[in-house]
Amino acid sequence: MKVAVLPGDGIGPEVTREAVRVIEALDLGISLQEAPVGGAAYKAHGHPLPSATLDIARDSDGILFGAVGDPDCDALERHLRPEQAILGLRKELTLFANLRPAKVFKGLEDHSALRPEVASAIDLLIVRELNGDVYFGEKGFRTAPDGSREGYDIMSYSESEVRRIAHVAFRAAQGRGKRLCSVDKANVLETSQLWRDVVIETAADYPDVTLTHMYVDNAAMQLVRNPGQFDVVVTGNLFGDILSDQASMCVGSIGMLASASLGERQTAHGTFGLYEPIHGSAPDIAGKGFANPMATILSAAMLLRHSLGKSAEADRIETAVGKALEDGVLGRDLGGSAGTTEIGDAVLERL
Ligand SMILES: NC(=O)c1ccc[n+]([C@@H]2O[C@H](COP(=O)([O-])OP(=O)(O)OC[C@H]3O[C@@H](n4cnc5c(N)ncnc54)[C@H](O)[C@@H]3O)[C@@H](O)[C@H]2O)c1
Ligand SMILES: CC(C)[C@H](C(=O)O)[C@@H](O)C(=O)O
Ligand SMILES: [Mg+2]
Repeated sequence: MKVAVLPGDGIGPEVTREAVRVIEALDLGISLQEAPVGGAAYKAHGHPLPSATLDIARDSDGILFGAVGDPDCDALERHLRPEQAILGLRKELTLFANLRPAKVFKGLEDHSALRPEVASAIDLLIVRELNGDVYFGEKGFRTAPDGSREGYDIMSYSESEVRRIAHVAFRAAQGRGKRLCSVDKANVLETSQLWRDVVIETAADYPDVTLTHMYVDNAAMQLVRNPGQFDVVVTGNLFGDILSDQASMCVGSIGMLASASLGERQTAHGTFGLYEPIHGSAPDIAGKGFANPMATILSAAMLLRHSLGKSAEADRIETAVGKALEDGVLGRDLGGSAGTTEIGDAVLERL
């Protein structure tokens, strides 16, 4: 079993280190190969996703990814910016289905931005489409007829892109509470009207799943009002990006939410995929030693479950994280004082 480890920038290497310690402690004979990505790769090799890194990623059974993003690189031409590395990996490897689970661990209810009785009901899964939408449409700058500058990004979804993510979401709902909420903006956008039509067509294959639809502005409000109403949420790339950061604060912190990005390719061990916390490189706290590594450790658990066929070990990691939280091992993001390594140690002790 081969895992590519791409730590990236800012707190990426700090949180990835802890997840790697957890994987190594399980002693599963996994071979880990590290490669540069993001701003670190640009500075060392002149490109945020060097072809050698892409080859290592492609050749693995699964990828553990930290985060990319570096304020020093914000003025570079877009194709050289660190963020292009994660976008490139998702697109090049056809990782179109991003699973972002949000669940309140026992003991975290009092640390949510919501009231404990509202927060304690959260157990939802956001299925975010990852290969299309306004992210990958034609974009650029142009001059308007009056001579002023204009920026544009084309939003679109093809029928097949919507259908394949809808199938993933319906199947995920079948394995959970059998409720699927599709989030769009069909009252304004044609892209969303097609999304809604295709999701409704796909529903015919899943009569056991209850499908509802919600506009994204209402969904943002409902996530705060009553997040317990959601089981599986399926949505496009941009809406899913925004709603998942919001869901993280409902749970307690962005340092808690893990993710899996999957496609259709099967390896000898499971479904090939990329695993990363939903947060970024957090330049404001990088190098200070108090980034919360739990989201990355939980991403490693998802890697073991989906890509390496090691469900029992994935459960062990998730249980250990839960125990650490119950024992009050909280990072600063959750109002505690535990540092990055201390949190890693606490999870290892409870493994
Ligand atoms: N997949 C990715 O690699 C990814 C995701 C999001 C943002 N980014 C990039 O990261 C950079 C910073 O973006 P941003 O500030 O908007 O988002 P961010 O997620 O990096 O940080 C947002 C806030 O959350 C805090 N935070 C994030 N992760 C944390 C953790 N594990 N523990 C404690 N606190 C944490 C940060 O300190 C910051 O205050 C940008 O360059 C952005 O493009 C990358
Ligand atoms: C860094 C950026 C390209 C990325 C996204 O928008 O998908 C990030 O916000 C995420 O959530 O993984
Ligand atoms: Mg995001």
